[in-house]
Amino acid sequence: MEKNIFPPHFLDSLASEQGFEIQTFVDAHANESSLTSIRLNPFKPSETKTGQQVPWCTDGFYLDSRPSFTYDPLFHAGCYYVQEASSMFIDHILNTIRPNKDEPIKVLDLCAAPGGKSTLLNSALQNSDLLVANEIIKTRVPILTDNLSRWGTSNVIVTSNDPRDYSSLKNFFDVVLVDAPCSGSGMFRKDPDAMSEWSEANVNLCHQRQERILADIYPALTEDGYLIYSTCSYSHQENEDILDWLCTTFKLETVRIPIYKEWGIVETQSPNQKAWGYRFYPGKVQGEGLFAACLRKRESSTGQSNYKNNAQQKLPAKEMDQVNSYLENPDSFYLFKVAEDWLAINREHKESLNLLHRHLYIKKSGVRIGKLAGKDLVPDHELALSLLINKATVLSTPLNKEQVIQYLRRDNIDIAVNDKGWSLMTYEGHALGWAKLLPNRINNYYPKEIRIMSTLTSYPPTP
Ligand SMILES: C[S@@+](CC[C@H](N)C(=O)[O-])C[C@H]1O[C@@H](n2cnc3c(N)ncnc32)[C@H](O)[C@@H]1O
Repeated sequence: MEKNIFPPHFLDSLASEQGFEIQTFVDAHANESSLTSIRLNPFKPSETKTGQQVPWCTDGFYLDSRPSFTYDPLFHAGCYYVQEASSMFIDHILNTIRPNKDEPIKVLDLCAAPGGKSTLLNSALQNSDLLVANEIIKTRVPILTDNLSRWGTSNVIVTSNDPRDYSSLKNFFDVVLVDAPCSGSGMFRKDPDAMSEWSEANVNLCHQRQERILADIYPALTEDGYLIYSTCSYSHQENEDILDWLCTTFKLETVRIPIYKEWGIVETQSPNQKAWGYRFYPGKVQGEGLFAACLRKRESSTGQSNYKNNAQQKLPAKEMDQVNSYLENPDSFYLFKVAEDWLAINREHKESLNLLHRHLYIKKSGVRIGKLAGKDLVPDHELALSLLINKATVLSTPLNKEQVIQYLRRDNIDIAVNDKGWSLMTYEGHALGWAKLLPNRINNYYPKEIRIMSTLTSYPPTP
């Protein structure tokens, strides 16, 4: 790649950025293809093949080649997420600010779709912690909810709101991640098309939008809570300048994150407030471009949200028994209904859910269990992928790889079964979804919207 392949003024605009070395940067874009990395789901241990570990993330691994994820059953079962390695640094920040997990926390991922960092945050949390993942753009919400459902946990709420809607939730979240919309230069190697959209004017527009988002969300952060800020851009206007603005506008103090020299990450300081930031340059790190920083709030925002509970929903006991029969540990869940659907969330989060419900548009809360059709509970796809299902009592049909592909394509499945009723379709012990076993056929209930569409001409597929 030649220098002039980059957008006009782009390289010049980076010349004075801390740690930027033009030749290393240009060579990395010319000679190295972007790396493939995955992050394993700690709640769904599997036989997924991995290569070298990503140094700043325990569950992160580079792959030696890019396999066909579409045809890997373990991908669909939520055993791992395909994520760019630099992004996984958020895991290291979270471990630094929360070395032990004594007190439950509430975490907000404000700009969350498609859910890479939400699943990463979720991995580091326990059931007693709450994760709220928000995505303002409605059309991007389904991919976010799908990815979080695949992760399997029941301590997650997804909302679709403008950040300003959160300003009424004063002092609510212990950690807020703002992975801000940005000019995207850090992704040039992965997505060369992003180059055509880059301009200095757009960098400035992004800067303004980033300030607006941060100002809107600040009141929702609790006193002594942590704000993690990240972009996939190299421009100081979107990074160190934002840190300076945050520290002068709000009562926020910088948090220094320990890093090892051999990781290749560049530690920077904002020009005025000397706030610490962490820059990832391809060529120096094994990953794409990223900026990340962490700040701590040292005041309480004025005004209190009303934390009182909503009136209790009256629930039909017979239906409740049906629902409970699918759960491994029914007592640890708060069950509720939204229209005809039954849902379950960890008991600890009942009040938070009710509060969020009054302020925000909720798109997913906990795990959708299913709905009653006559006496039969029609189990939901979310339940199949969840960790709360009672695998000892629910039927399970193991499939081989070829049958999995038939199942994921929503085709007929070539398999003889003796059992009758709802059954999980599994691969190496991991559930992929539901099918109904009938005396002479199997009804495939894999959701239409996410079925594999491409045609396989041979099996196994060529990557
Ligand atoms: C960098 S992406 C987030 C990537 C995500 N955190 C992940 O790791 O998968 C930024 C997100 O911010 C959303 N966004 C765009 N404009 C926004 C705004 N004004 N306020 C909040 N979020 C916005 C975008 O739709 C996008 O999903």
